Amino acid sequence: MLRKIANPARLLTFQRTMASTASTGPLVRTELDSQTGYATVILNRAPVNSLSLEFMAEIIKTVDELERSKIRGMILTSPSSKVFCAGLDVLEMVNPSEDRLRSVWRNLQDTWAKLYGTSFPTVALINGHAPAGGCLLALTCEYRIMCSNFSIGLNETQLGLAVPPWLQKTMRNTVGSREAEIACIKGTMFSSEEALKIGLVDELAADKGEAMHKACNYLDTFKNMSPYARSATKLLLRNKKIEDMKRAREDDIDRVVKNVMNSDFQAGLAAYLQSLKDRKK
Ligand SMILES: CCCCC/C=C\C/C=C\CC/C=C/CC(=O)SCCNC(=O)CCNC(=O)[C@H](O)C(C)(C)COP(=O)(O)OP(=O)(O)OC[C@H]1O[C@@H](n2cnc3c(N)ncnc32)[C@H](O)[C@@H]1OP(=O)(O)O
Repeated sequence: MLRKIANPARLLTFQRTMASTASTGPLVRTELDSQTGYATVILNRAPVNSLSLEFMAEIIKTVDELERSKIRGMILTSPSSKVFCAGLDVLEMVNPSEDRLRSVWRNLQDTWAKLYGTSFPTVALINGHAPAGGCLLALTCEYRIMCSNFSIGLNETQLGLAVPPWLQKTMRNTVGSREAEIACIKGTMFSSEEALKIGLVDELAADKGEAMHKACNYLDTFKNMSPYARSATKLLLRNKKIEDMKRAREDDIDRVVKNVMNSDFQAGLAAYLQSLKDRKK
C-alpha cells in the first residue's frame, strides 16, 4: 500500500539513479524464423522493460512492421531471467508535464490496441514478473505461457491508479467477470500457479526453453488454416473493444491526467518509489 512521504529530496535521488540505467542495443529486437514465419519479439529495455513513451513507440512500430511482413505468428518475450515487463516506467508518472503524460497514455492505449488487434496469432512468453502494464502486454496476446515462480496481475489500485475500462474488459474476457472484478479492485498479484488456476495464463513452463516449445506448438495449430479466416474471426471478436477504447480515449486521458497530477497521488508515488529502493537494502 502507498505511504505518504515527507522528504521529496529522496525521490530526486531515485530519479537520477533510474534515469542513468541504459539499455544495450535496440529497445525491441525481432528474430524471424524464416522456416515457420514466426517472429520472436524481444522487449529489450534493461533492467526491467518498464514502458517509457519511446519504448512503447518502438513496440508499436515493430508490430506495424510485422503486419507488413506477413508473419505467421508472434512470440512476445524478454531477455531477462526475472522480469517480463515491470509495467509503465514509474518515472513517467513523477511530476510529469501534462503534454508528456498525455502522450504516454496515448501510447499505452495504442500499444494495447496494436497488440490486441494483430492479424497474426500472438503468444506471450512470460519468463518473469509481469505487474500492471506488464500484465497488460500479456493480456493483449491470444495465448499466455508463463514460467514458474513469478508473479502477474493488475496491481494498479495498490499504486493509487484506477484500472481503465478497456483494460478491465480485457481482464474480464480472459478470467471472467467475477475474478476480474475482485482482482482489479484488490490489485491482486498472482503467482504463476494461481494465474493458471484462474485462467490468466493458459500454460505453465519450467523454463524459457519449454515455454518456447509450447509457444510454437500453439502457433503450429494454425499452420494449415486459412490466415484470412483466422484473422477475420479474431478481429470480429476484438475490433469492437478497440473501437470502444478509441471512442472514449480523450476522456480516458483526461481521467489519467487528473489522477496522476493530483498531489496525494504524487506523495503516494514518492513513497512507493522509496519502498522499491528499500526492498533492496
Ligand atoms: C503515465 C500515466 C500513468 C497513469 C496510470 C493511470 C492508470 C493506469 C492503470 C492501468 C493501466 C496500465 C498501467 C499501469 C501502470 C503501471 O504499470 S505502474 C508500474 C507498476 N509496476 C510496478 O509497480 C513494478 C515495480 N517493480 C517491481 O516490483 C520489481 O522491480 C520487479 C519488476 C518485480 C523486479 O524485481 P527485481 O528485484 O528483479 O528488480 P529491482 O526491483 O531491483 O528493479 C531493478 C531496477 O528497475 C527499477 N524499476 C522497477 N520497476 C520499475 C518501473 N515500473 N519503472 C521504472 N523503473 C523500475 C528499480 O527501481 C530498480 O532500479 P535501481 O534501483 O536504479 O536499480
